[in-house]
Amino acid sequence: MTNPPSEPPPPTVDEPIAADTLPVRIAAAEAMRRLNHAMVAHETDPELLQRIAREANATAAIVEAGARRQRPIRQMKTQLWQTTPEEGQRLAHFEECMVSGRANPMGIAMQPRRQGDRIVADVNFGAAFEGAPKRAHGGAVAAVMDDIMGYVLLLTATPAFTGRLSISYRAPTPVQTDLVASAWMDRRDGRKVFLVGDLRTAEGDLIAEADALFVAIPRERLT
Ligand SMILES: CCCCCCCCCCCC(=O)SCCNC(=O)CCNC(=O)[C@H](O)C(C)(C)COP(=O)(O)OP(=O)(O)OC[C@H]1O[C@@H](n2cnc3c(N)ncnc32)[C@H](O)[C@@H]1OP(=O)(O)O
Repeated sequence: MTNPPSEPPPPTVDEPIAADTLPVRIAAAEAMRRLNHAMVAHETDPELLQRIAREANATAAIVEAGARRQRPIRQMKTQLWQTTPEEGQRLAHFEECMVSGRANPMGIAMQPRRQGDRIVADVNFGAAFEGAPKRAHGGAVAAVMDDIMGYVLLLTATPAFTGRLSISYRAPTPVQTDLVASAWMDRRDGRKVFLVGDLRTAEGDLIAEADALFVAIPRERLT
């Protein structure tokens, strides 16, 4: 008796989201983020919650039957570091990023752009990101600062991993409020890249400060 032929591995797609698919992926992710925050922030009939569970599970089963997608690492190793972002350009290291990806259905969806030597991002923590009462979760704030610092690396085409990240929480981070995060390079010492940043209200009041050490890596280490 011979073994049955093994199943071929599912096809994987190692590419950024195709341009013609991106708008619909973003629209679907936006709708799901809206629903997530709405469920946390509003009373909901049990019947409606049951319907949400039923329909979400049925939809998930259809999506899970599709070809597997893989992070677009090939693109991260190449194109991401080839061009310096232009002034004001909306940036995305990959659209599924949990902090700044527009196509991540459970992300923060921060919107970073270049402003001179800095990266500046509009951030609004939805209701589902609440930690202490009426305050965004401190870990969510740290994620925003980590991610925005990652964009500063694009300005010098320096792939690097976070080695150390320190946050000083100076004031409560309000949820459902427009905020502004910024980050820039402080100095560099060989592979060690020291970055700083802050999170402020739209009026400019300080909420949190961040400083970090990123350690530069060769692109081949992005796997
Ligand atoms: C690319 C994004 C794509 C694009 C995608 C962007 C995503 C968003 C951006 C967020 C970025 C992340 O969250 S990155 C994910 C979170 N971070 C990680 O997973 C990193 C895990 N840690 C590691 O992989 C490693 O420990 C590294 C890469 C940090 C360092 O390892 P290494 O390459 O072997 O380097 P090593 O020789 O140890 O260290 C080099 C120098 O840095 C110092 N150093 C190393 N680590 C530390 C540390 N934690 N605290 C202090 N100093 C440190 C050493 O003392 C040494 O100094 P000296 O002796 O030379 O003086």
